[in-house]
Amino acid sequence: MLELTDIDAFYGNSRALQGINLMVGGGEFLAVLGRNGVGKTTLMRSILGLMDRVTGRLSLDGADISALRTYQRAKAGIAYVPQGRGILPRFTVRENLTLGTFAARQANGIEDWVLELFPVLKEFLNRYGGNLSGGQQQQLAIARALLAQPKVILLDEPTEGIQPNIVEQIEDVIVKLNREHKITVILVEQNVAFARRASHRFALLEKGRVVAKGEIGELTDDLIQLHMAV
Ligand SMILES: Nc1ncnc2c1ncn2[C@@H]1O[C@H](COP(=O)(O)OP(=O)(O)OP(=O)(O)O)[C@@H](O)[C@H]1O
Repeated sequence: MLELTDIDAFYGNSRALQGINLMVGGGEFLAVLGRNGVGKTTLMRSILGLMDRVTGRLSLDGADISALRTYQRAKAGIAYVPQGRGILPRFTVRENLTLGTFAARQANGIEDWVLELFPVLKEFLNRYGGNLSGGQQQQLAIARALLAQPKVILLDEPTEGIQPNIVEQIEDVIVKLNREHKITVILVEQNVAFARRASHRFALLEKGRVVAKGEIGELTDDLIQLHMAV
């Protein structure tokens, strides 16, 4: 279980998150929603320990991880698929994947089950990351995160800017990770239809605060209109 208590996060003196309280149970799927610039990516970065300054408490399975460095949080079981994917273009697919294995608790190399989720990666193991399409790079970023053997995976707009024929494939894999592999998922998403299909619970952000949260069935069209319409 991942628990955020009274989290504030800062860029220099500017407070980007204020008083965030959220709980994500083991095996749960949480969608983090909101317009551009409300603090969704900052929230992911705070969980990972990538911000200048964060106050409040963050715990994973009861252990306080607020003081841990990013690589220690990765070892503790938190993986991140950033917006923009973060693929190393001059590294091959195999090398990008190997990077993920370094954060694993048990050294296991490039596990077969991960390649089976993404057959295209198996085919292109020796290709440069930079020569893959956007959708293939996204699959690589997810596979790399999975090789760290996470308990919790954070996905920041994983289908943004991806060809429609691959979007559905990626969405299905994300649902499968949660439902079959029991990985806890925190998904930042603008696509409400996918959030509704995939998640158990939601949190809506506005100006760095959680303004609504609950079971996904409680995410009404009125809430979406109020907090997501541009
Ligand atoms: N490196 C930075 N330095 C200073 N302020 C920043 C920085 N990155 C983001 N911010 C500010 O923090 C606030 C939250 O940004 P954040 O990127 O978390 O929003 P977001 O909801 O993820 O938006 P998007 O969907 O566009 O990624 C915004 O006001 C943004 O301008």
